[in-house]
Amino acid sequence: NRKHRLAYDVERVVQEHLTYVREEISDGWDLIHQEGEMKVYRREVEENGIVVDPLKIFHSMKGVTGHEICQYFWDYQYRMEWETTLDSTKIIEVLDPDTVIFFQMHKRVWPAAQRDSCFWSHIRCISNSEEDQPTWLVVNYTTPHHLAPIKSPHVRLVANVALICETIINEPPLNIQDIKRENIECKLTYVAFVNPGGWVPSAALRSVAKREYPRFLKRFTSYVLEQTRDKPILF
Ligand SMILES: CCCc1ccc(-c2ccc(S(=O)(=O)CCO)cc2)cc1[C@H]1C[C@H]1c1ccccn1
Repeated sequence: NRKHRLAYDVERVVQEHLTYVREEISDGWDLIHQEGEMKVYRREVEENGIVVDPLKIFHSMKGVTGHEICQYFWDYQYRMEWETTLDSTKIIEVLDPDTVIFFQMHKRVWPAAQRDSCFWSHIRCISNSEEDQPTWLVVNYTTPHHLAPIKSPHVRLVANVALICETIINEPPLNIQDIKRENIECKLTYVAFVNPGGWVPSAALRSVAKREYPRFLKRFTSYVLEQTRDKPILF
């Protein structure tokens, strides 16, 4: 299929995430929150006095596939159902069936100015050796766009976010159509490199991030479990 103008950027950023997702949690990452299967790690990084702490969250949940998790994360039509930190979201360009450009207004995080974001969002299935289930991923990566002008007093976020999911089938029955939701499990890694795009008090931003990321991932995964409960499994 014809490549679009951002195809190289998409390829480069996807490959970068695939390289780093396997990287073990080395020193320098602090476990800042643990809740059930969810483990939230953060590195404290500042660029010109602005907190740009990378976040890495590992989570696993039974009853859903990586494809389902990525589909609900990528597809804009569900976004306002699980995303409680947004005032609005809209697609401003479709680059190909798996790559769109979003413009989002984020809810104001007092005392910071209101943030908006414009990023391409790409969903992909990486089928590894045939016996395992494929890996599904979504990458959200900031990009400028003429339909998303930066207008004061809003501050443009710079975000590089990836959701990478593996699907595990426990005690696989003989034929795939007999698999039930209690036999499947999704192991996900969520990484977020977010630069707030302008100065925010370090302590305030760190406490908001520490509270908001686990909350948002918990809310998102619960939403997908509830939406897929009675639906046929999407592998
Ligand atoms: C002043 C900047 C605040 C702030 C703005 C935005 C985001 C953020 C951007 C993107 C994504 S996503 O996963 O790509 C889903 C797309 O909607 C999640 C979160 C994070 C923060 C930081 C504060 C943390 C936070 C985390 C989660 C939700 C809200 N806030």
